[in-house]
Amino acid sequence: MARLVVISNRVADPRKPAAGGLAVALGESLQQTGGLWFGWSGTIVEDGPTGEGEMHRQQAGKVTLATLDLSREDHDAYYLGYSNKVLWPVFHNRLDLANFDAGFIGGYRRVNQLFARKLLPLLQPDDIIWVHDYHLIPLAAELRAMGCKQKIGFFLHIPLPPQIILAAIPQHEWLMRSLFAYDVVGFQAQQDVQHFDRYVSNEAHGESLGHDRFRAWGQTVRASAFPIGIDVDEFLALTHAKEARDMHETMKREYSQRRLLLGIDRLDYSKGIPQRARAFRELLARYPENHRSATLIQIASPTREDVDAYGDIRRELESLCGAINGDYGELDWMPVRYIHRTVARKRVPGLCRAAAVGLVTPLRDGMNLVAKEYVAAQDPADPGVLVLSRFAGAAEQLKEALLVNPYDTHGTAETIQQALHMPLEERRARHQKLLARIREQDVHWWRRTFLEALRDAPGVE
Ligand SMILES: O=P(O)(O)OC[C@H]1O[C@H](O[C@H]2O[C@H](CO)[C@@H](O)[C@H](O)[C@H]2O)[C@H](O)[C@@H](O)[C@@H]1O
Ligand SMILES: O=c1ccn([C@@H]2O[C@H](COP(=O)(O)OP(=O)(O)O)[C@@H](O)[C@H]2O)c(=O)[nH]1
Repeated sequence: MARLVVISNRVADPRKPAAGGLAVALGESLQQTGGLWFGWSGTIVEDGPTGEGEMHRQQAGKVTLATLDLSREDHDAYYLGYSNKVLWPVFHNRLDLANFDAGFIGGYRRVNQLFARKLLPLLQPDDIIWVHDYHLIPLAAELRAMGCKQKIGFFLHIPLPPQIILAAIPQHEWLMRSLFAYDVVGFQAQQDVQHFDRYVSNEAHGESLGHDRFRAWGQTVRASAFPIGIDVDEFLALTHAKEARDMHETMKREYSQRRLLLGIDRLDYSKGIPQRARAFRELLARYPENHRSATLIQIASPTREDVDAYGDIRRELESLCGAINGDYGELDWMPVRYIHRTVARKRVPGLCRAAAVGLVTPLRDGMNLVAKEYVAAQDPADPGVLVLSRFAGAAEQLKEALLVNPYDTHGTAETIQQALHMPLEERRARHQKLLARIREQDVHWWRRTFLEALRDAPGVE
């Protein structure tokens, strides 16, 4: 069988826990198949030359990890700059937070060329290559320019915005054209495919050929939705492991008189955490019966702290949580428990199981794996209720969650109240359907269907 070569900015030892959906999902996929995982080492070399980078190799079970250091200049322009100050905000519909500094694109191209140059000698003729996410959009074009003939697939973990928003990026045409160097392009949701379709016809003057095939700039690519899933069995095993059971017991004891609401996110402006806190404050204001009872535990895992917008969101959230606790807190009850730390993955299931309501309310999100993990962790006999933003990719699949518009504070507060009062029968019925869908389209299904599509692709001459 052909070897799988995965390339992503973030690489993690698949045998160890990782925060961030991409690292978790790729680790789980590669552990099944074995193969090569190539990407950034996470190390920044302060005074190293640009466009170089020492390579590290490590064997992690069946997976070979090959990672590159980045110079400070490359890291700042490619990762902090173009990836996280241009592509991330624009792809999440936040033009107001984008910084189109002309200096970033050079670093982005340089690192993509560096990745291609360093990867090429590691490739074998019948490898199947799978590139991940917005950091590496032009990688296939760079590899093709160096003579790479293997099949190359691309998966975008974040949403593709509508054509009119995408067009704000000065290099949008170059980026979209780069996607046509792949054999298969995967998106999280049907809506992303629709946005791709509209861009191809209206902006690139290309056409849809049917059966998810698109033609533009003289090239043809398959673009389909492959919603990413979780490893349900692995997550259930974690849920029933000692750490999770201990965690669940501790939480139940500590909060025996309370109803727990839970949010677990990276502290990212796309996750809608301040909006969620405002909805919770509205719940307390409108329904005083929740005083001394409803408690919001918000885990906000630190992320991309060198990007200004992330410092701003932290200050906003901390002042909001302080105000809610100041206004509503009692000596024996604090309404918000805000934790600015990453919670170890093995503790996530126990936390989820103890919460009567899971709050997953991003303003925009590619998928959101926490939504799926919350459902998987529930006790089927007495499950909690998932309140899910209609703007998360997961909402296309998880129709039996209570869907909300996170910008609508009042509506979200009313939905949380509904969740807190949902009868057991309805909770069970919704949970059963949600769990069945999460099982059906799990992380193995995601990997299998994407790689089948890639193997079936015609390939380059
Ligand atoms: O690598 P970081 O900059 O620390 O960020 C962590 C990851 O965030 C994003 O995750 C996305 O992928 C998830 C799995 O498909 C998806 O559920 C979620 O909606 C996305 O936001 C990012 O896309 C990854 O590249 C980062 O590694
Ligand atoms: O403190 C934390 C925060 C998040 N996660 C995990 O990180 C992943 C987050 O993935 P998601 O798709 O929800 O969002 P992303 O952070 O990738 O945008 C999930 O598996 C979470 O359980 C974790 O283990 N500890």
